[in-house]
Amino acid sequence: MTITVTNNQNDNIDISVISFSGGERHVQLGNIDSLAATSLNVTARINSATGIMDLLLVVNALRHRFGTEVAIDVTIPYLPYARQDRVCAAGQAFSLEVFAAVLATMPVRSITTWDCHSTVGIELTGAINVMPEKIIASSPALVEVLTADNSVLICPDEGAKARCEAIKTELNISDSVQCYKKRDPSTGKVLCTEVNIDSLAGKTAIITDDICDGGYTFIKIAEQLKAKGADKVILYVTHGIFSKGLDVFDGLIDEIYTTDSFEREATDPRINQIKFA
Ligand SMILES: O=P(O)(O)OC[C@H]1O[C@@H](O)[C@H](O)[C@@H]1O
Repeated sequence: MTITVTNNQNDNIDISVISFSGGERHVQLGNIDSLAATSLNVTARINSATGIMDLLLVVNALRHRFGTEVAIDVTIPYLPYARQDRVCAAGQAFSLEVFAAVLATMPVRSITTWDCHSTVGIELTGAINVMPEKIIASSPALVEVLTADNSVLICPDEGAKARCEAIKTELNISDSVQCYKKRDPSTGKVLCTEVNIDSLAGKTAIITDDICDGGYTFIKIAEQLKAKGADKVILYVTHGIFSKGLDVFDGLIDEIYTTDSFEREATDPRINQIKFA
């Protein structure tokens, strides 16, 4: 988790966070005596429940220091719980509903997120959603790849259809392939993915989606893209969790583009990072 705060003159406000021995989090703002602000920007990269608490504490500390007149705008690049956007089975929580209620307690002017998993996250949180086509358009290298003559956009599943259509329109892409996930109706488990094209010989296939978690979705598609003769397979995901590492893509995905919505310890040569923050 990282939280950064800048004022309207782009000065950074130092933040230190510690845990007390009972498990409570504690936030201390630094260098505040010399800093004035008419507005404040908070960027919170959150990947844990602790990170959520830290954000709440930082906003509270800013309110106590700067008062209620100062507008606070919060960006949460990857919206936690956006994928838990419904009750999937009896006895489960509606996690996104809970998280949205927590966010609503923050006295802030706006919340912005990037390429939210579904519209439910936007509706429940009231966040401004930066659309994926805008993020892609900010990377000249990725635009060049997507708009090359031999490129074909691969839409990984029906859930990604609207996102892919918007990318096609924004970049004026005509060549695309729609894929379909086939699930076991009794368990919901993905059995295979149907890639509806006979040959991709000589093509660069670019899969675009919002999130890569373990990568199973993209591995299954890339296997078929390679089998259909694609010269190169490229993956663009706004949020790269990569929970199984990158070696799972060896021999299948040649290059990856993703944003800085997640912090990465080391830069892997396979990743082209789009600095969007
Ligand atoms: O297959 P992995 O990478 O685990 O999960 C990523 C998929 O799960 C969905 O939420 C995403 O939209 C994407 O289609």
